Amino acid sequence: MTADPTTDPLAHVRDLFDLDDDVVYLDGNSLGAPPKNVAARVQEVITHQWGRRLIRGWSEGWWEAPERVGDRIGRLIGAAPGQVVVGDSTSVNVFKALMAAVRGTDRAEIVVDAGTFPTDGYLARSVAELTGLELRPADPREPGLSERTAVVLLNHVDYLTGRLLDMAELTARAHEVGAKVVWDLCHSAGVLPIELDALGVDLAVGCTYKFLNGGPGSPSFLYVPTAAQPGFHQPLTGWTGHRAPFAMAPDYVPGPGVSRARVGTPDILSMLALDAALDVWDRVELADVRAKGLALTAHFRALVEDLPGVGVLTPADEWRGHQVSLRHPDAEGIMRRLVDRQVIGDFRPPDVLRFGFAPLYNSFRDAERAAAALRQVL
Ligand SMILES: Cc1ncc(COP(=O)(O)O)c(C=O)c1O
Ligand SMILES: Nc1c(O)cccc1C(=O)C[C@H](N)C(=O)O
Repeated sequence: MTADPTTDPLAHVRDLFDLDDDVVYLDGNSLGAPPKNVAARVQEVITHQWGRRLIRGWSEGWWEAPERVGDRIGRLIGAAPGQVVVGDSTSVNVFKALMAAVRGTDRAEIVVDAGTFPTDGYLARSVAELTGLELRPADPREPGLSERTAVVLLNHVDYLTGRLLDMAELTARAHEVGAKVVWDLCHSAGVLPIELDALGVDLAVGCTYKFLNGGPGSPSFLYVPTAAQPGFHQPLTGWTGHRAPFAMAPDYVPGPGVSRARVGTPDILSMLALDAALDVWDRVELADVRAKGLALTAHFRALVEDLPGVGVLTPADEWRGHQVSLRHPDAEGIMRRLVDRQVIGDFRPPDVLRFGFAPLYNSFRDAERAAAALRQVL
């Protein structure tokens, strides 16, 4: 795909989003923009489902929403039905996944990407402390896995640089030494082609408030493949993961299938806002989304890479997600001035400017307006 908007097969999709035309929003990798249908759906859920049906709502679709919405996300990440459940935060799901992955292991170490988004690193450390395993931060491309490794936690796309890891190769490398792999898909779900089933991935987690546009704090998802489900024993044995939650039995027996990854009462308002947001994906091809993400980021990069004092952190080749990260000693001040000019990206310490490109609603014109503003500010 070129930067010519007339050849952009997704140009019309922007109309499905509630965005101000004078704002260039390049932070959808942190908080996605609202699809227009979400407000009406949430209103309907409050007024008609909650308001009129009251407690009956639970038996009229709410209870099964975590698995039903999970299946919709499964279609975007190469997971057949019955393997994805939505609920809790990504942080909580990282904890559940890692604890389940190391349970009963006779291996010695957990490996984590040394530059990971902090919550993943903090939780990997907690799991190591709770289980007595060692935590070894490593270069994710050369993690040095061995027969000592119980599990490796990797980010598909790095939050800071936008670097994309080779999921096929790294999953195969973990499996060669008998280690498990947990993938964090926060920065790739919904915008990159992902084939969890085909690659035999052990477990995966991800956010829904970024490129999936579920709204602030929308619940996370957790993938547990069918074959691994009977052996998946997660530590947070809440009643909604029980085989018979309404039996109110004194002892915990995990539910069948992926439901055993549930913990407590699902957040229905957020869950159904996410459900509505996912409708957009029924109208687009993931291959077009990926192609546009690459084209948008290439276009922006070409416009800014020679600006004075700027270094580009994001890989120039196709091993990148849908953001361009720039390094500049005054990154924080520059981003503040860009936001004053209605160009919204974000700053990450110590010196990184991040510009996220959401192919569903960002245009090539957005890239040009952002680059022009950056040139002015510099
Ligand atoms: C890679 C990654 N993992 C996890 C999270 C966050 O997890 P939580 O939704 O629990 O705040 C983020 C962003 O906040 C992230 O970028
Ligand atoms: N989860 C966030 C939040 O609750 C507030 C502000 C930002 C975030 C983010 O998602 C940060 C994001 N994961 C990042 O890549 O930096």
